[in-house]
Amino acid sequence: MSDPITEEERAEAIERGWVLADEGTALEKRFEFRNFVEAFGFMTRSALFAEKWNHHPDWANSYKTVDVKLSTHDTGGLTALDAKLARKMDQLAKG
Ligand SMILES: C[C@H](O)[C@H](O)[C@H]1CNC2=NC(N)=NC(=O)C2=N1
Repeated sequence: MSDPITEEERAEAIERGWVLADEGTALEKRFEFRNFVEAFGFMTRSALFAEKWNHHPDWANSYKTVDVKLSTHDTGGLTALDAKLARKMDQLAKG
């Protein structure tokens, strides 16, 4: 089971544009890309890490936008895995 997210990890995610949601039990962010193919490529690359880490985003894609929500369903809150996946998605979004 993953440790709860630390205050530092939470603050770093917020600094990178993530927003706390669901009374602080989730992180949300909207990623905008130049087109659908780039948006879907981001989702594809992110999915490989999500599967590798067995930690999956709740997300929605509309054309060149990907709305992402991260939370740890097993604990009903935010854990280190959410912070880790958020960092990875921010890296992958940079291309
Ligand atoms: C059985 C499986 O390992 C669990 O359901 C995993 C799958 N992916 C997951 N993803 C997320 N975001 N939270 C979880 O608690 C979680 N649990």
